[in-house]
Amino acid sequence: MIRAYELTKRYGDRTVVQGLDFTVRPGHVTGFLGPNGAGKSTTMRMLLGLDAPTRGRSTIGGRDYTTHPAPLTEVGALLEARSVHPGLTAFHHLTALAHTHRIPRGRVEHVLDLAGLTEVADRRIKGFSLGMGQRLGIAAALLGDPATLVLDEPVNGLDPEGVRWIRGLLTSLAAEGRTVLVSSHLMSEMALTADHLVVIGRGRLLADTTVDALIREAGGAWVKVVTPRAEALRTLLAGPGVRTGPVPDAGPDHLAVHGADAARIGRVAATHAIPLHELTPQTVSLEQAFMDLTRESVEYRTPAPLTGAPA
Ligand SMILES: Nc1ncnc2c1ncn2[C@@H]1O[C@H](COP(=O)(O)OP(=O)(O)OP(=O)(O)O)[C@@H](O)[C@H]1O
Repeated sequence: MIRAYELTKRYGDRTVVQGLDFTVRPGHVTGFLGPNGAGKSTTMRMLLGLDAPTRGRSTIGGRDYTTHPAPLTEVGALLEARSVHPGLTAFHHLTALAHTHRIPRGRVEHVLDLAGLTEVADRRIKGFSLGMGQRLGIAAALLGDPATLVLDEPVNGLDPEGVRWIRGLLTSLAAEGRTVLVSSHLMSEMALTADHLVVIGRGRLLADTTVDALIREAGGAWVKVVTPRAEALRTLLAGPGVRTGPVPDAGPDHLAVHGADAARIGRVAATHAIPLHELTPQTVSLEQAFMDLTRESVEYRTPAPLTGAPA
């Protein structure tokens, strides 16, 4: 289990992580999300003792990371900036790591295999692609068979097969009872991989919740209905827990219905001979829920696309 207590980091007069309190439980993949510059990497570095908090503290497995006698066998980490000797081969890099942490040599072959690197194990790391480098970083994180994994953007640079591999790997590591904290900007991927989420913005905690709850709070499931008798259907559906309204940027024949599923809407329409041109269940994506939650916390915003030719 990872615990952060009032974790705070100041650089000069800028507070980049502010009073973060959260718990990452074993047996789940926890997604660590936030817009660019939100403080995710800084927080991860503090969890791993690579940056000292200005205030607050954190524990992994009940103790300060730096007090673990053999950290690699407790916590496997992948951070954005890796210090890997480019002249070494993947095999020698992992063997050296294993040696300094008294990890059996057999683990090197095992993690090379797990990361799909067996065939390139004798190549120098300097010739590795971004994706191969990521795989090597993940192999190193798994080397000590740790109970906790802290991975910063592990899918960065991976091809679709690699992304799918990471998804399966993280899910199975959590199913084995390990604690898995993973940061990512790929919301569609997080929706498939994570069950718990810690979301931060401008260094502050915005949500500590499940993927399902975040999506539900953002509007959850609704049904798009298109009918020439929208007003009549709206009146018939009215009742406790049912909310109907217009569909943004659509005509008056479109209805957005919350609180009644497609089957119920279809039954009401059929009973009253109301023709339906469309009846489509919709869900808010994790991406949309994330954008809604972090709207006020985005520091680096993309300008609106230019429209029309310059004068
Ligand atoms: N060593 C440092 N000195 C000064 N400021 C820093 C330092 N490291 C990070 N920062 C600042 O802290 C803020 C948070 O950075 P951090 O890298 O933790 O964010 P992040 O959420 O990981 O961002 P991204 O999603 O872009 O990787 C940024 O504004 C960054 O410029």
